Amino acid sequence: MTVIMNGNELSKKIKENLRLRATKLKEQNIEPSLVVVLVGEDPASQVYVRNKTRAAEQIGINAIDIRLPETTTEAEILDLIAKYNADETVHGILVQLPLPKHINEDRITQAISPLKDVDGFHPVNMGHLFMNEPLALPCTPHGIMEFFKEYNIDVTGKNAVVIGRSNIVGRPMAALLLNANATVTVTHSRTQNLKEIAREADILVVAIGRGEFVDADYVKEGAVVIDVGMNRNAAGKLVGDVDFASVNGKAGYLTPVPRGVGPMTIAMLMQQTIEFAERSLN
Ligand SMILES: Nc1nc(=O)c2c([nH]1)NC[C@@H]1CN(c3ccc(C(=O)N[C@@H](CCC(=O)O)C(=O)O)cc3)C=[N+]21
Repeated sequence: MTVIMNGNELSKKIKENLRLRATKLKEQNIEPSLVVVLVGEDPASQVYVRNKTRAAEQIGINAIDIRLPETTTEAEILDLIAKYNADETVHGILVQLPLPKHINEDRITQAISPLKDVDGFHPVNMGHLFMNEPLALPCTPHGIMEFFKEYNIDVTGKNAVVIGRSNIVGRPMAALLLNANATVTVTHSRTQNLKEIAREADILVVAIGRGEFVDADYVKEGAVVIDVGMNRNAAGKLVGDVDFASVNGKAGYLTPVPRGVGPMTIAMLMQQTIEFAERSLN
């Protein structure tokens, strides 16, 4: 029997709690505010950004939604970031990735003040995370740790295997699991014997960006399988990196796509915004 982890339900519960915290902040004359910058017309990015501004509205976070044309220059974005870094009424700044090719993503990420970096992507925040003294946590890995908490999954001493080594998911996920005392293996496109390594995992986090890549052959009976993928299959249907039908029944726990990790990412983004706003009180 596989427990399907419900990201819609858990994210809703978290957002209800955040709404109370937002109300308390407003009683103290702080309106939690998040700037979301979207450059270009990528349809998937538009959906994600809309989900973020909608969640902010539900909670009572002021979302400042900035849409810029594909032709926007790097200097224009850097100017905008500098403006909001200096604006005390703004607690969080997020620039949606990926950015158009003529813009250097690293320069943009590093321009955002680490104290307003709700994504946790700034090298200073990555460093704090790596040293187990985090200031801001990357939202997707953080949301996955919240799943473990909710379903009483103790990762201490467990074999955790992360498939994928991106800066936004794989690497910070490995750091969080290590900080929680798991034994962590990071695998990637050059890994030999991936299937054999994955089958040893008690906790398997899949973030490779290849639709329905991981089937039951990669999964140990009873393992916890977390699917970070967001892909469209040939029929245009949204699918994860895990072949859900194949793994369902073999895994002990499994996240679906949609309604798994995606909504948790957004909930953690909102939580980080509230936390930065609360910090502004001190
Ligand atoms: N600076 C930055 N921060 C991010 O956090 C960030 C980013 N850039 N770039 C892209 C990725 C991806 N991401 C998602 C967020 C929500 C869903 C989400 O809401 N998914 C829904 C379904 C959405 C749909 O229907 O397409 C679900 O899984 O149920 C998905 C993906 C945030 N990212």
